[in-house]
Amino acid sequence: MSKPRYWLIVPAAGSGQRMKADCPKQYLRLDHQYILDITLSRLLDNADFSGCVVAIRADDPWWPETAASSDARIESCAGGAERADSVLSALEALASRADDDDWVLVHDAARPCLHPNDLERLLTQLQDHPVGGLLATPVADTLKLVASDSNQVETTIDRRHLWRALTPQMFRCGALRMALKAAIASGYPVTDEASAMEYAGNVPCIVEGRPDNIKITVPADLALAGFILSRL
Ligand SMILES: Nc1ccn([C@@H]2O[C@H](COP(=O)(O)OP(=O)(O)OP(=O)(O)O)[C@@H](O)[C@H]2O)c(=O)n1
Ligand SMILES: C[C@](O)(CO)[C@H](O)COP(=O)(O)O
Repeated sequence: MSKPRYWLIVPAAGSGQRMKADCPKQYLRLDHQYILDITLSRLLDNADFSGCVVAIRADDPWWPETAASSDARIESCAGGAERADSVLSALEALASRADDDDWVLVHDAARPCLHPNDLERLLTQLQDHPVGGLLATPVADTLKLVASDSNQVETTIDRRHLWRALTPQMFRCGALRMALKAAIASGYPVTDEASAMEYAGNVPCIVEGRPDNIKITVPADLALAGFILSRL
């Protein structure tokens, strides 16, 4: 039986509303490089993928200017309204080449600070896992549940068993495609691949990752990401 191959999906079809920039955040630059290009190089230069699909907006005018767009290892596909739709679209773009039992890693375009050691640990720890899993990091702050539409503390949440989900998240191509289809069709709120797999009844495995694998989301994250990258 042939060894499963590894595929990479990078959802990059978001509009970056919370960043409040004049372009989607994946097309902001750090050290003169598009964030999207930085993210892709941190993955493709540190692991052996059989192929990579980047989900971009159908009207994306920046993609042709990226280094990725002229990289033979990378193809683009049209993303969707939500992140889960973009990931499903990329999985469907892979379906003719990837076997159902092949592994697929899904990593946010907005997470350029992934450390190679975390990528290696995810691949190694999950290579024989029956389901797959995700990089995550323990919650380090005290968490407050706030009453809706107010700034009043309702209660303090016990954080001892709470983890922040990161990416990459790594699952079998066929299982993830089916889980995403079912979760999206049911209207279940899918904010990461693991939640779709859980919805389908699977138990993903947590692999501890570095807390500096940040998702660039709001303006303050940009300088922080630049500092982290300068020290990786
Ligand atoms: N319809 C969407 C929405 C998001 N993403 C991607 O999913 C990743 C994580 O999503 P998020 O940080 O929420 O990005 P945005 O949706 O762009 O941000 P915002 O919610 O602030 O608009 C990003 O790389 C983003 O490009 C995507 O491919 N397709
Ligand atoms: C996938 C993710 O980065 C894991 O924390 C997160 O769920 C993405 O959420 P977003 O609202 O699409 O940024």
